[in-house]
Amino acid sequence: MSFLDISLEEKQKALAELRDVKQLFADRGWFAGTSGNLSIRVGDFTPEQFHFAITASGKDKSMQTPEDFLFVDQQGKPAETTRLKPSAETLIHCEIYRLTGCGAIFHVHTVFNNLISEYFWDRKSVPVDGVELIKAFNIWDEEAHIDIPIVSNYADIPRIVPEVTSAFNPQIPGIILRKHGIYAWGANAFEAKRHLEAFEFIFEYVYRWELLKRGG
Ligand SMILES: CSC[C@@H](O)[C@@H](O)C(=O)COP(=O)(O)O
Ligand SMILES: [Zn+2]
Repeated sequence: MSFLDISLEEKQKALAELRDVKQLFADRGWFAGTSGNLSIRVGDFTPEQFHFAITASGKDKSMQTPEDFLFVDQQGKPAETTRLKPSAETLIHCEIYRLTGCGAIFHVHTVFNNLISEYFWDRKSVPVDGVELIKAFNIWDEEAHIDIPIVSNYADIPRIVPEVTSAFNPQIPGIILRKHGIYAWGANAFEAKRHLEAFEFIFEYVYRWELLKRGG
């Protein structure tokens, strides 16, 4: 399906959803110093061809302007004429869409996701034991254990892509970049938001539990 075949209505719906999520996360202080990026996929999907709307690079994401988003293709190239630059991390979104066929990807930097990524860097994953909120990931087993993958954070974004490919676990809708932030995804914006919120809750819980165990 070419970009032109995707209805204007679907494109506008994606932009409206991105605007709402961006405002909500900004109000939570989740875009410190222009960090973070958001995307929503539009049109049909095959791993070889897809399109998505993504935040433009380097913007103050707490502001709403007419130049906040643009559409790109599966290679991260603009799908229409624009002077906007897609997020510097667009290739990570491309890889997550290619692997999952998901509908939305949200990336935020928070103090808890940074701290936890460094604390558990040696084991390359955050262990989570029996926390109720993993049900947000559709994991319903009693006292289930999960490991949330952590990958290296290189300045050269294309180097991060194969890390994401090899760390990807279809049961866990998120990957942490070391001392950087989390990528969370879902079938649509509602699910990606639910996953991101669950991850952030879990990171704070695990961090505080580790402190408590040490008498802090
Ligand atoms: C300004 S620090 C954050 C950036 O380096 C990057 O990690 C980030 O999340 C935002 O980049 P962007 O190109 O605006 O999508
Ligand atoms: Zn980032």
